[in-house]
Amino acid sequence: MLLSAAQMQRVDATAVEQGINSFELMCSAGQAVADTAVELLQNRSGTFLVLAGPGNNGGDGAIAAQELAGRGYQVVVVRFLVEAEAGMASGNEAELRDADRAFAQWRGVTFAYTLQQEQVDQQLREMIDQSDVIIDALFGAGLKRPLQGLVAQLVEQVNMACAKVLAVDVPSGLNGNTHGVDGVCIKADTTVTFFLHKPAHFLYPGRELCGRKTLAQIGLSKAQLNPDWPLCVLNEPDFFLPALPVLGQEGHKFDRGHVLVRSGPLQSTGASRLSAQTALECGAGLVTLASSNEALSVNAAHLTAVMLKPCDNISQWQLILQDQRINTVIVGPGNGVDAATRGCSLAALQADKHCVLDADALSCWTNTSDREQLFEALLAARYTAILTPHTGEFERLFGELSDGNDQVQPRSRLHLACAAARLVKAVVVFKGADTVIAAPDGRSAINANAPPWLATAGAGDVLAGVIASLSAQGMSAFEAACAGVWMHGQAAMELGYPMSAEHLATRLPQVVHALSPVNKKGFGETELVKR
Ligand SMILES: NC(=O)C1=CN([C@@H]2O[C@H](COP(=O)(O)OP(=O)(O)OC[C@H]3O[C@@H](n4cnc5c(N)ncnc54)[C@H](OP(=O)(O)O)[C@@H]3O)[C@@H](O)[C@H]2O)[C@@H](O)CC1
Ligand SMILES: [K+]
Repeated sequence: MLLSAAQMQRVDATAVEQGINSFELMCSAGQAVADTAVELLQNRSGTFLVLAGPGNNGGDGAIAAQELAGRGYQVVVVRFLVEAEAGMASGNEAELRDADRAFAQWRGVTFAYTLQQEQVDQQLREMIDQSDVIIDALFGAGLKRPLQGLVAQLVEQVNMACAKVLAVDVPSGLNGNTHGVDGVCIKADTTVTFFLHKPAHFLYPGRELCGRKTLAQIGLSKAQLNPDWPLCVLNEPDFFLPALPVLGQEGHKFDRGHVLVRSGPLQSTGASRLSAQTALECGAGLVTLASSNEALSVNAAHLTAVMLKPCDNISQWQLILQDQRINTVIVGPGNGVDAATRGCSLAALQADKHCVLDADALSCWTNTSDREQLFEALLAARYTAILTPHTGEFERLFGELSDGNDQVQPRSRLHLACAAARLVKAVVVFKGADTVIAAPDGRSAINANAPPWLATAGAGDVLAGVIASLSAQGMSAFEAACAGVWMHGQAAMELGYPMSAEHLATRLPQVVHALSPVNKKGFGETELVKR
């Protein structure tokens, strides 16, 4: 599970209400920071510079400093205070008490600066240049506004320094609620965080700014989580494995679903074939490609196990949709941005099938009334549909969500995907290097296994195919989308660079195979009975 900065602060408060000592949490956090800092030095001797902010993030830094000094390392501590007279004058006494206690335990020298100071001076510059590891304990979950003045300059200096940088909780400047950076931010080599990761660690730009991520347990537990918080997870097999299709010994191909894919016209049939082929190879029992008569021979020349059905107009499409054995439909890949794609998308949504709308089925709603028609059909659909927009498609479809006056500004891809999913009651797979999968009930997952070479022509068609395949085999829309996105990334990782969508489609079955519980059951084994 992932927690926003605000949720993490709530966890902290709940822990205190439940009798957990907050200073002990800070001590555990500081020790974890020290452990990670030592790892960064790689068993060499060296100087640590702790840059400590005015809040508890700074307190973690002070504990780490004492721990490192106790282990014999040379440590320099710089504390940045809200005012010259330490934090106690700031009106944040309760917040600062632990940090002040942490500083009271620090036995070394503290160089104190006020945040109001204008410039990074020569002394500070030299301390940065002479350190081997800089511990960024400036701001964590309590960051409220862009960094300015002295700290902004400081961050720029740190980012230019040769020293390794260890960020405490989050790199300072990364906002744990908006998941974004407004202005400057520390670029860390390693980030150590506590209890649970935050979405900002896995969404861009945070994923890159964090460097390597380590998680430390400091004495918090699930007992401090609010069960009403919507689930947000890192998309990993542990999350979706229990939902993967299970085959019965006497299973029939129809038990594994029948996927219908709408083909593109004669000049653009490849995309839908990629989807269809992937759907079949990832385990769907049957796959049918509905193709115009004009494109039939081209499609036939490339397909073997995927079945073909002629379909020249909406009535023929509707007729095909009446086949009760077809349980899942893909509309969009290579289909064309036109009225026919709109009509076929609406018909699929109205046909009581699991629907994956991709590519042109997301771009064809060019005006407001078109979009309203789609949204109404999505809201009325019997099964939760799956939409797979990349950024351009998302903006065309849900543009107005980006300018909404939500409490959290600016809105991250996670917020946008969740808002869109709620709005249209569909699973939204907001594709990108940090794909977000959001369900209408508020659940969300951030995917982090996709390599950059996955951004290649046709990869989206393959993704639609694997998601539809899993959906056809009985997985719920959200879990099918999560599993499909992860498998897609894993197949690309296994192939390496360079890679084409065709390779991806042929690699995916191996990924499905490796994860599938059916391959661990030993069907077909003969049991030898000794007499
Ligand atoms: N949660 C847990 O379980 C545990 C959490 N722990 C640690 O606590 C950290 C959270 O601590 P925190 O809440 O005190 O916030 P923190 O990030 O130190 O900053 C607040 C201070 O910064 C100031 N300030 C903010 N923005 C600013 C800006 N742009 N420019 C200048 N100033 C700015 C703000 O001032 P204000 O805005 O109130 O005037 C306030 O003084 C968390 O990240 C983790 O490291 C662990 O110890 C143990 C368990
Ligand atoms: K930090």
